[in-house]
Amino acid sequence: MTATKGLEGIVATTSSISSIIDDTLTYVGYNIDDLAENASFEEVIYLLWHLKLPNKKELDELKQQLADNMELPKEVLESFKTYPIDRVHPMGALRTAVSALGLYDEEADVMEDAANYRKAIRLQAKMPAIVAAFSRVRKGLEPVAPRKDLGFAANFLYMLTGEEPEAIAVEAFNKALVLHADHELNASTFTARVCVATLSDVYSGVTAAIGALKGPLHGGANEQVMKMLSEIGSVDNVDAYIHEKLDNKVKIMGFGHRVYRKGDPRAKHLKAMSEKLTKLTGEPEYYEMSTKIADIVTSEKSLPPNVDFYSASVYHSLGIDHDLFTPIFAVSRVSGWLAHILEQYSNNRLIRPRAEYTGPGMQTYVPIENR
Ligand SMILES: CC(=O)SCCNC(=O)CCNC(=O)[C@H](O)C(C)(C)COP(=O)(O)OP(=O)(O)OC[C@H]1O[C@@H](n2cnc3c(N)ncnc32)[C@H](O)[C@@H]1OP(=O)(O)O
Ligand SMILES: O=C([O-])CC(=O)C(=O)O
Repeated sequence: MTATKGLEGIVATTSSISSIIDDTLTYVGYNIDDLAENASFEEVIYLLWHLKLPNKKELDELKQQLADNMELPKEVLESFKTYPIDRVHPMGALRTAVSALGLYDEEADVMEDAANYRKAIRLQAKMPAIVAAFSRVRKGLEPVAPRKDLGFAANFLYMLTGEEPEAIAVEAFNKALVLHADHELNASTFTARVCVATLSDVYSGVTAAIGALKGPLHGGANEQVMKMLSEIGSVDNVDAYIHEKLDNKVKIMGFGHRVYRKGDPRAKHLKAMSEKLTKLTGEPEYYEMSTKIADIVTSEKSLPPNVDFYSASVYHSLGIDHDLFTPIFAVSRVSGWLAHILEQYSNNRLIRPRAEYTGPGMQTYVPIENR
């Protein structure tokens, strides 16, 4: 038995949801470029969960179900006030609140297909409400109730700020949601599948996935990219900052990928949005710094930017607090987690690989007084 570190190149399951072949990403066979330009996030949710694009009636029904399920149980809202709010990271709050949601869902442990689908709707609808409400409560503001007449992207921005967002912000945020929705067997999706393959419940699967997404080698990288841009401060400082990191073998957040070799196809869409939005907000230096960093890291390390790199300046331009970047990733990616959870249940087998043992050989127990 020989281990492959990080399971690189190991094919661990079959899936009909998304694929990465020759650096091309598709959701159910639709190229991500096509979806990013044309689809609403709600259409993508439907696509991932039903493996087909919805017709108008099916889409309207899904939108209605999401709008009807956004409100949070008052116990979950109240519990935010009991968190150590001045130091808790919103990803920790999200993980805890999603776990708590399961306590207030009477169907949490009902394992029938229809009940699992209803839980998927509830979780998809409530995740943005958690992120927005927590963000407000920690600032001493009242949560804003969702509006049934707004779409998913607009509703999130509305719940966050209490103001109806501008069309350009809704368009950009919708595109970011589409781009982050699913990504084959990434670490958090794999985590969700491992969890529910024990026939554990949907809430446990999503809670586990949030924990995996939080790390800076995965979804947590987008917040770290923003931290780096803030530290660098101006285009003139990029060269010295990045070379100092590379010389000291410190990883540059937002670069590299386990699967893509030529580059992450999502990055170009986020790059274009970053250019447009940073200009509009009068902060073009965030885009200029980003492109200069990308030039250096790509030419010197052959590492192209991944999805987390330009999303940082995009979210910053939308006025979103930097520690909400990864929770926002989760608000989108939960659509993919839920698709994979439902797919896992539909054709389940316990996921239990082996470990190559590298510890000592057979030993004889020594009584404590003789050690
Ligand atoms: C949504 C997402 O999850 S996208 C990924 C988000 N994560 C990041 O942006 C964090 C920065 N990137 C990384 O840490 C990595 O590229 C990962 C985790 C994404 C992929 O990692 P792996 O496939 O395991 O590659 P690994 O970490 O082994 O790196 C291979 C080599 O490239 C180097 N490398 C990889 N990424 C980077 C980077 N961002 N900056 C500098 N060097 C890097 C490593 O130091 C290593 O060099 P070595 O062989 O000289 O030791
Ligand atoms: O697939 C991966 O390893 C990470 C990634 O890009 C994602 O989850 O979007």
